[in-house]
Amino acid sequence: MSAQPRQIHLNAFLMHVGHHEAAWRHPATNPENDSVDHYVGLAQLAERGKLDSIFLADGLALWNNVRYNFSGRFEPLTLLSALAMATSRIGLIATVSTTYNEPFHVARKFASVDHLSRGRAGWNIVTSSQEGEARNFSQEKHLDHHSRYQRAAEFLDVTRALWDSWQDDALVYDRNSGVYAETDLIRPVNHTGQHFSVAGPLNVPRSPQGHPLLVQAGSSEDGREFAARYAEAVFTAQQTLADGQAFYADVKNRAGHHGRSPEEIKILPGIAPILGGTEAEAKRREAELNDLIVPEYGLSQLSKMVGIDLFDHPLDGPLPADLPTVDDINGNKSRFSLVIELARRERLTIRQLLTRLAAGRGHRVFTGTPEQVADQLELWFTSGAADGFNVMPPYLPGALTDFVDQVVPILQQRGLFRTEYEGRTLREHYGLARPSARPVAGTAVRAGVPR
Ligand SMILES: Cc1cc2nc3c(=O)[nH]c(=O)nc-3n(C[C@H](O)[C@H](O)[C@H](O)COP(=O)(O)O)c2cc1C
Repeated sequence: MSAQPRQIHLNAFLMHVGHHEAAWRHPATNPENDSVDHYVGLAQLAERGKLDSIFLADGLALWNNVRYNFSGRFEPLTLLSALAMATSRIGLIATVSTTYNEPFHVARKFASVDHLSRGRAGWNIVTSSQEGEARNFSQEKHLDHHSRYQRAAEFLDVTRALWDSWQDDALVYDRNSGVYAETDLIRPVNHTGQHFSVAGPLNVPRSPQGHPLLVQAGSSEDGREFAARYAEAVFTAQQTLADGQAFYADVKNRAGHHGRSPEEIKILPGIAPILGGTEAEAKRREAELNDLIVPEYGLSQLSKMVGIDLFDHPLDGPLPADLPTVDDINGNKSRFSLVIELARRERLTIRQLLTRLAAGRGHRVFTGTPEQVADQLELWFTSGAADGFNVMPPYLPGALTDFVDQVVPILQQRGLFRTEYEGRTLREHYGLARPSARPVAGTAVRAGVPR
């Protein structure tokens, strides 16, 4: 019997009424519907398509120019808890920042969602990139880029130790002896480091997956190094196949330097699919959305990405020559590089660049028939650029419905995507092992407790 061919992994990145910045103005969407029912519908739709997971982004300040767009009202872990009750198989990934949280809180919340969902929780680990976020946490300035990743590394060391502070079989419920938990199997973590001092153990028993799936989405030098060390899935924006291949090879290679095998880390570039029955129809749909763009919105987003105010520059001219360099950027370094390279490679005016970024903010937009989109996914998957994709529907629910009903069946016919869920947990969907609870050195919790 031949082994099952390598399978594509698919995550649905859900954002209110879609990733296109003008989707809320399009008649196919209903922005007034920002209720839990809207998200339940989207999660169930993705589950009907047998997708590996859904994913919710998050920022800790008003991120964008809310006069022209606002992308949803819920804190992601709260919303995922509700979605856990409305779904049974699909993985549930939420963004949580390591810069403005404490490891104990985060370890506890993810262990709880993992219990609630019976093993379907995933954490998109971000370091936060906006100056405004600092000002909501009693700080005037954002920590610098490198220090944010250093803090993130220590944060992960602590959260992983907390999840491992309970062995799997610590709860014994021995009614005869009156012993509820075997305290030899629950250990403190006693961490003292540069950023955190945490005694532990966690106050939640070990969860179904042991650790939630660890996802990461920064692609700068520091971001890649962090991903290679900790991440099990990586979201990334890549414009060209060649860039996608280089990123894929680089992260897998770096993972090897940390003693990990390439299969232990799944690379998922973002794609914003705009589908039509014919290529012309898909292009018409894309044009309809782009015609609704408000340039002021795109300009404020682009100004943040490139690190200077672009409002005084002519829309029909190129980006100014005197832009900052990547070293000057303290926010999202990889997106800065991607946008500048895209504009220069294709000699785009600012107006053209705004249109190119409107649907996917720098993620690749695939516009075409379901076959053409499936061909592109297969090409990226088979030529060393992707283990799967972070699907970013430009308008919701329509573009996700089209993807599930039209692209997924083609991938299934080609033997590239599951027709049924085989596993129960998110780790199983991604083909990743459940980490064993490393026995923690140190004294069991009962020491010092009067008996
Ligand atoms: C698909 C994707 C989703 C992201 N979602 C978030 C998010 O929800 N919140 C956030 O603060 N950053 C988010 N980011 C940004 C990254 O986590 C990271 O902070 C950013 O890319 C800067 O890191 P870098 O300079 O290492 O690239 C996302 C990035 C990608 C590619």
